[in-house]
Amino acid sequence: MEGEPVNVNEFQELARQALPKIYYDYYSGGAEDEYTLKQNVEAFQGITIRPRILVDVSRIDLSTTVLGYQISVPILIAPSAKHKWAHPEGEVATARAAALCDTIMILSYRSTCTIEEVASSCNAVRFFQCYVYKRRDISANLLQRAERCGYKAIVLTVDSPRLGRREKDIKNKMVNPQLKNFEGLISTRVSTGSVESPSWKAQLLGFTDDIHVYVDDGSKIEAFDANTAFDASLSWKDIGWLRSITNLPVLLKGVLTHEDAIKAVEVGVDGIVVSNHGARQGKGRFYVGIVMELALLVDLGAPWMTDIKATILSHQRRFTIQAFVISSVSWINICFTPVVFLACTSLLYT
Ligand SMILES: Cc1cc2nc3c(=O)[nH]c(=O)nc-3n(C[C@H](O)[C@H](O)[C@H](O)COP(=O)(O)O)c2cc1C
Repeated sequence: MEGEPVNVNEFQELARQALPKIYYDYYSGGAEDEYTLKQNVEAFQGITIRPRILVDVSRIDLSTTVLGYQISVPILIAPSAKHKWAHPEGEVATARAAALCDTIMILSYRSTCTIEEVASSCNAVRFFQCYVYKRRDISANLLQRAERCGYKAIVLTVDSPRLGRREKDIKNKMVNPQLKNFEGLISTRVSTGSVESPSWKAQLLGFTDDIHVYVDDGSKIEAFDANTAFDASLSWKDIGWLRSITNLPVLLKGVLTHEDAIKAVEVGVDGIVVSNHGARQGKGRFYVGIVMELALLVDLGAPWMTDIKATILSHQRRFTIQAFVISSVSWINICFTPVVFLACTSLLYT
């Protein structure tokens, strides 16, 4: 690449060159044969703008509010795991970037910095993303710590009764490190093999001991989440349980149909994030389809939608698209620049 990178694709290429393959593949990969990932990118590229001319745009204001919090642009940082694999400061640096850009960071439960470290690192408005675990005390512990540390909402990811089958991770023999958020609660380290020294690139980036690459007979991330962590029996009734352990607003992440959007309204959540998890979970539909579906639902009121619309209105609620949620943080960290990687975005409705 000649000169300074000028667009997000070039930043991604720099990331590919800078990172050990195992980490780059983890960040950029999708589930199975990556067909959905390809579709995500194509659908995104297929979006065109219908420009109107001769409108005074000398002063534009992109600021908005999400759950009452004022942000400078309708873009949030999506929860993504293990930022220290991209930068030694990990999620703390991402939180600083969020504060600098005057937007909201959603911290992943799978972060390499703790809930507390991120909270004390800056004054960005933060939400906390979580799953419901088989051991409910673990979810309760994480959520209550987040609430104590001033996180402003819980984002419950609901598209992962088990982790997507990520073929690159399997080939790379990716395994889980001990995640600091879970210390004293449960071991997240999964490895049956011996420890290999980090590659020279990993050392150069200052990776710490606890994120070594393990030699193993296959990826164990999936096994850990399926057997130990995620509660695959999770259902709508459990939203009540969630409400009983936290006073924070609850957003559901991973909604992909209008039926589920309506259910979300019925159980009283505070917002939904329309997302197919960046194609990391399986063959989920791309969000453009669901956005159209929800737009119909709330705005156009097509005749066959009458009942559905009535349901929503009866709950005195309207969904409005509130923000894009972008999982670009790794690239920000690598490049030390507030440029974001726009290839996959979620939409937040409240
Ligand atoms: C490296 C990486 C790690 C991710 N980790 C999480 C996570 O821990 N929790 C979560 O809810 N989503 C996670 N995501 C998904 C993102 O939050 C986001 O949904 C996705 O990247 C954007 O795709 P979408 O437009 O389908 O939402 C991760 C995505 C990436 C790329």
